[in-house]
Formats: sequence, C-alpha cells, structure tokens
Amino acid sequence: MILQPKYLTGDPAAINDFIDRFDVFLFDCDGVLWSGDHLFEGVVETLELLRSKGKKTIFVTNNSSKSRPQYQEKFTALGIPSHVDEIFGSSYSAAIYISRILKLEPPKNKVFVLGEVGIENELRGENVPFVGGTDPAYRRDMTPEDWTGLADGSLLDPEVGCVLTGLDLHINYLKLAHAYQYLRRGAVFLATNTDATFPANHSFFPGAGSMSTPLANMMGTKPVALGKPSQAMMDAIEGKFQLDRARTCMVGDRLDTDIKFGIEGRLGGTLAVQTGVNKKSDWEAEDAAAVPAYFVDKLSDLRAAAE
Ligand SMILES: O=C(O)[C@H](O)[C@H](O)COP(=O)(O)O
Ligand SMILES: [Mg+2]
Repeated sequence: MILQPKYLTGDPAAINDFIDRFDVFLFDCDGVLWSGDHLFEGVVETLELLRSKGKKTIFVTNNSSKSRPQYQEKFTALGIPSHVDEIFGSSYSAAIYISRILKLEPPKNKVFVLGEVGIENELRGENVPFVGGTDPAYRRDMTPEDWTGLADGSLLDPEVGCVLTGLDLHINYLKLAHAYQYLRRGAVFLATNTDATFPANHSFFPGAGSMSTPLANMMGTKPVALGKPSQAMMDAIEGKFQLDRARTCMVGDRLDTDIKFGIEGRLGGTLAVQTGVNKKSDWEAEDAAAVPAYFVDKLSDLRAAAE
C-alpha cells in the first residue's frame, strides 16, 4: 500500500508530531539549506529549533567539491554552527571506500581524479595517491603529442588503477581522454555521485553525473557511485553515530538520491522540500524515483512547531 505523503506546511500540530517521531535528522545541503552560496531564509533558526529539542543534526551531501573541513568553513561563514564530524560528503565516502574497502595494491593503487579539491583533500586524508583533479597541467587543449601518447599509453601513469569522477568545474576533452584510456586498461570506475543536475543560484547546472556519463557511454558500464543513494554512506553514518534508523529522518530535495537513500536505508521517515530539484508533481508522477513520507514547501516551515 503506497501511503500518501503528508504535507506539513502550515500545520503546527502535524509538524510537532513529525519532529517528535525522530531523534536524528540527516540533512541534504544543496537545495535544502542553500542554493549555491545563498542560504535559504530561516534555515539557521530551524536547525537551532531542532537542536533545542535535543535532536541531532547530521549533514549528508553528494557535492564532492569540498572536503568536510571545507564544508564546515561554509557552514560557519553562513552562520550555521556545526562540527566536522557531523558532515558527510560524497568525497569522504569515496575516499573511505577506496582506502578501506577497495584497498588498491601497488603498483596500481593510484586514482585518476575528474573533480575538484574536495576529492583531493579527502583522498589525501586517507593516504590514497592520485593524479589529475585540479592539476593545471590538464586545463588545456589536446596536442598532437597527447593523441599519440594517450593512444600508445606512454603519457599515462602506470600506477593508476582507479578513475574517480565527481563534480568537475574544469571538465574538458583532455581529461576525459585520459580517464577513458585508464578505464580501457582496466581501471576501476567509481563516482562520488551521479546527480544529473546541480542546483545553484536558484537554477540548475551540470551535475556530477555529467562528468561520469560520457565515460559510462564510452565504456558501456556505469560507475559504482559512493554518494546517496548508496548505502555505503548510510552504513558509515550509522557506524559513527550508532543510529536508531527507526528514529532517523532524511531531509532532501532530490527523489533519486536523498529520498531513495532514506527509504532504502529503512529510516523512520523522509521529508522532501521543494526548494531544490524535485517538486510535488515529481513524486506524484507514475515513474517517480521515490515517494517521500512527508513534505513541506521549504525547510523553515518546520519553525511553525511550538518552541
Ligand atoms: O552535481 C552534484 O554533485 C550534486 O547536484 C550536488 O552537489 C548535490 O549536493 P546535495 O544536494 O547532495 O547537497
Ligand atoms: Mg540536494
């Protein structure tokens, strides 16, 4: 039986009942707390209200452009008190997976990164060697030597055994050509996440999935994605905080990552907000990726709960 999502906006009694059902709230970031660097109104106060009620708040983002400490700097700059241990990014999830699960062995233990500094910093934190990423040597057009050296492999790093893709704001043909040649030679294909779009500035931009999809198209295989909805992240969070999943709620703006993550993680509930990627019409569609248990217009609607 598919339960109808409960709309909470403007219903203080229902909001109070919703909040009382949970001890832990997992918050997605892009599209829930902010759009790019624009913090949504009332977010700080809403988090403060939940914390004043003894609720634990954990931040779970698929955005791989920042490491956990860098995210904490963003939280602080936006006036949101946070602890780095309460922040889980897809870069961290991928770095943990590579270092503790995949356990690449020399001479093929290096990672070729299509992504930003967040991935690099988290790989460093796990002592995982890497090339590519923000290296400026890759921010240029192909030369005749590239065509030759990539084709015969002489330009490739022989120690690369894995390609990891994430949100890369400097994607280009040279980087894709390197990644593809590594994959053709047997490198493991991973992604921090495969979100199709990135909500920013109250609009949408190419998401991390736009960096991995060309490679998936060339290889005819999809990467193992370590962000939401992968349960690798949920297991890491549960392990760290000893979650009671029945008393935990996932709050997100995207059905195919956040809400699916909460449902497949068998959490006590999921709350969708309509300030990011998906809206009510999306989960009412026949082919909805997931259906939330609760929904509001915006996160700050929860402030209607009695203080
Ligand atoms: O393209 C991406 O990487 C994602 O759209 C984006 O960064 C998602 O971040 P989240 O909503 O999980 O905080
Ligand atoms: Mg989001």
